[in-house]
Amino acid sequence: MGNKEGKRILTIDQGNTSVKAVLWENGVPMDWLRIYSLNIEELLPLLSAGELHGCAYCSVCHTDAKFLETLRRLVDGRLLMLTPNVDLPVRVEYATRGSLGNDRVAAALGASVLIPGEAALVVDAGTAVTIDLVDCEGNFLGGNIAPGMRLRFKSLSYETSQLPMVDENGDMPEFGCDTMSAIRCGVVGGMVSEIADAFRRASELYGCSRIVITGSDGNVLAPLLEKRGLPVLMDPDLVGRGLLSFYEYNVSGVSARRN
Ligand SMILES: Nc1ncnc2c1ncn2[C@@H]1O[C@H](COP(=O)(O)OP(=O)(O)O)[C@@H](O)[C@H]1O
Ligand SMILES: CC(C)(COP(=O)(O)O)[C@@H](O)C(=O)NCCC(=O)O
Ligand SMILES: [K+]
Repeated sequence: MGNKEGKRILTIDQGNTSVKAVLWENGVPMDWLRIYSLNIEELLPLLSAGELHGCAYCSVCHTDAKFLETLRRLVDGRLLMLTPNVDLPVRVEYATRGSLGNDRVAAALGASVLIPGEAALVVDAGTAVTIDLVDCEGNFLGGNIAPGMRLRFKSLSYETSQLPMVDENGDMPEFGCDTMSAIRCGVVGGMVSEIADAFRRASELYGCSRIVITGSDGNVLAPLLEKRGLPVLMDPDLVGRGLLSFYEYNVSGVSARRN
């Protein structure tokens, strides 16, 4: 099946909180699901949309071998897993490639597809927030890991006697005026400042020209970063986009490789 004839590829990104599955057709996201456990039944809406060319998968948690075997059969063996040993079209500069989250690699690849030729600061605001450097050739240069938004709210409430569990929904003044807004602004405003400062340094040191942001909390952070005048590109499917590019690279390449 050629790309122009409607080639459908499923990408699955298994994070610590949720699984993001995207159905791509000719490089365009046609449908998606966010689910909290990975099984074939939950994926049926995407699996039953028509014949799949294949699937690309990455995970930062335990992987269910039985699930993967079933999925592999469904796509006639064309299941590619992004692991530390695969071929990539970019370099990964990290001293411990074996322990690097493959979602970070996929997000970096996604950014290099989204804004080719531009160095970027790639932010994935999920359970943890990762802030990574990608150079203008798409190479992964490293980055930082910090607690994600919910983790911050949770830790304040769990580790203190007086602080309630708060979330991002509500007033967001520059400085808090009651307990709820003080926590909300401390957590969310703190994350915005963290990313803004990392971007300032990444621009000075690595010529990064854009913040590419993804993850479930990306939609909260992106407008606030924009409000500070920063060049932000929000892509909820960034990791999937990277997985798709990894799939195309390996399957269309001369030395197609399966895992
Ligand atoms: N039902 C939910 N349970 C947990 N977190 C949620 C939920 N809905 C939204 N979130 C937000 O999603 C974030 C986790 O993002 P997600 O993209 O699912 O992470 P991961 O990629 O680590 O699985 C949390 O910080 C939280 O703010
Ligand atoms: C940093 C992460 C926990 C982020 O995962 P997520 O929040 O998306 O579930 C994950 O990329 C991971 O487990 N990384 C391993 C350590 C590393 O990247 O160096
Ligand atoms: K993340």
